[in-house]
Amino acid sequence: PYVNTKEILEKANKEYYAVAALNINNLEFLQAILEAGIEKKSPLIIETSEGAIKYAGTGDPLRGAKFFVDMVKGFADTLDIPVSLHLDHGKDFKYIVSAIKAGYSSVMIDASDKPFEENVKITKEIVKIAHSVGVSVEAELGKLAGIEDNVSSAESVLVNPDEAKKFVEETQVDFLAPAIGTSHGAFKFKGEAKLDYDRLKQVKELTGIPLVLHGASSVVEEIVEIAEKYGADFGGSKGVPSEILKETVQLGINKVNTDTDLRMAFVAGLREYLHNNPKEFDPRNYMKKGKEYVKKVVADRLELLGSAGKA
Ligand SMILES: O=C(COP(=O)(O)O)NO
Ligand SMILES: [Ca+2]
Ligand code: NA
Ligand SMILES: [Zn+2]
Repeated sequence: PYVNTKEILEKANKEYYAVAALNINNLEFLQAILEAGIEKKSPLIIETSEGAIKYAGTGDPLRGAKFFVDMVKGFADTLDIPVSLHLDHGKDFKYIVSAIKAGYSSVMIDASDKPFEENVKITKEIVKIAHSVGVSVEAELGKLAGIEDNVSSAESVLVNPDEAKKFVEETQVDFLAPAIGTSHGAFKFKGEAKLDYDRLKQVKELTGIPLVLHGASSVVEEIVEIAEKYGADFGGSKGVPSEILKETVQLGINKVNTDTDLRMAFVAGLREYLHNNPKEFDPRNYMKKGKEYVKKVVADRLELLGSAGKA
């Protein structure tokens, strides 16, 4: 069924596992993700960036948001696993309100690039609107180092746990994304991968609410190999190792945002299929391999995060 993200994350918070939040821009990624969730009997959070809504709605926020609600709700209402739809990195009021109006389960208001007091003010406004119609809200504290879709924050500013406690009390936000050293994209670490577990532990103790890890893709070695075999250049790519991801779940992460791993899996399969099938031009065929690899990457992640069997 189509459910509220809060319902999925409250259960995960209580039972100390995490749920994958998987970014989509089209039908094919959704199909692959849902197949993995059905196979693993796992709850799923489907999420779209503002860019995905702009892309699907060819520039009209409400048309794009409705497209994703109709597609995700349409599938979810025929399935036994709980599925929610979340707006990732909401920054533009127009997109956030469109997502709420269209029927998204939850929205992220990302004002993490603003000073603390302003982040509180903006987040309170969104919480008031969203909660008035039963939509849950995610916010972010601290800055990720990578390029966040359309905003690049030069340095990564890690979360201040005392600020996090104050932020949650003042905003009543439902879930929080504390910056602990990850960044978006395929090039997360120059040297050894390292996250600030102490800050994460303190934020959990001080807030007790479901926590979100952004920039959580692992950059799967097998996928990189296949993609590069068929012409991709992913040199220097590095993600969050599985062991570190598992540790963050033990320390209280309950929503794990995953976009890059899905994109790399799809393009690896697409490159492989096209290389091996020069005569093919039916999109229902030439996207098969990409969907297969996305499904595999998602299925493995559901096991890793401990949400398999929790539907
Ligand atoms: O944080 C993410 C995704 O991060 P990745 O680039 O590591 O998949 N979306 O909000
Ligand atoms: Ca941010
Ligand atoms: Na998000
Ligand atoms: Zn993110």
